[in-house]
Amino acid sequence: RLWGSGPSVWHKNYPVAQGNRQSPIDIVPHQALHDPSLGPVVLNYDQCTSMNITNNGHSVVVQFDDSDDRSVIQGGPLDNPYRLKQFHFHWGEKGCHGSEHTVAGNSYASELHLVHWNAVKYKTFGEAATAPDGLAVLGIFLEVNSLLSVIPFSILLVEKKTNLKGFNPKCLLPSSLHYWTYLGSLTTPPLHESVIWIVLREPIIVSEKQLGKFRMLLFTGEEEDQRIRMENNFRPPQPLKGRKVRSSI
Ligand SMILES: NS(=O)(=O)c1ccc(Cc2ccc([N+](=O)[O-])cc2)cc1
Ligand SMILES: [Zn+2]
Repeated sequence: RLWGSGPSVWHKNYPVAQGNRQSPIDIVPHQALHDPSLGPVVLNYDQCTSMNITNNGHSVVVQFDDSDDRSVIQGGPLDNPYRLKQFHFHWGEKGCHGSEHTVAGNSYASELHLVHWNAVKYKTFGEAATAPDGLAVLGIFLEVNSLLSVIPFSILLVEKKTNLKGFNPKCLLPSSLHYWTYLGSLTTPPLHESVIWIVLREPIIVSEKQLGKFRMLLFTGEEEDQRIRMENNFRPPQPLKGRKVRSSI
């Protein structure tokens, strides 16, 4: 509703939706090029300062203080450190669909995006978001295993912007940082082709209960009568248009 009636009509207001480096994509592991020059991705989140968590009606977003280089991602395909700005999730109303990237045609229940920007080359996030090497998004799949609920984070029932201090996203990472990387775009309007995507192969495991809380999040608008319909807030895979996906390790 926010962007018209979803991904199929975005190209009317955002012609770049039919561009040559759109995201997400279907990642086919055996067709990815193993690139030995790709080093490990390094995450320095220890000094991170989360600021607030917001339910913006179609996702839940945790914002960070990006006024200095205290939380950065570097290495891998990146030429310099990129500053953590926010993270958010995509999910569906049914368990097995909800991720944006798919792996050999298979989707996961949800996908976490840690959004970073190139503060070495650009002055603001907004400026970086329109540059071809402006953003780096780390994508992490969430797999539902109703038997366990292994990650400690609990999804807060966020009605509106709520203070959230000292949440370190390191607890959301899987054990292996093996990744695929390719040049793509934002997966929601304005769909700028400014993202270097780094998608981890190993998913993190969440319980059905934790995922259920996501769905509940979307039913609690600011005012009770503004019940926000839960939208499937994931864009389907887009054409590769000749791009190569590289794999690490
Ligand atoms: N899903 S995703 O590709 O990781 C993604 C990450 C961040 C954003 C938020 C956003 C990023 C940039 C702009 N802009 O430049 O106008 C507006 C909104 C939108 C989408
Ligand atoms: Zn996203």
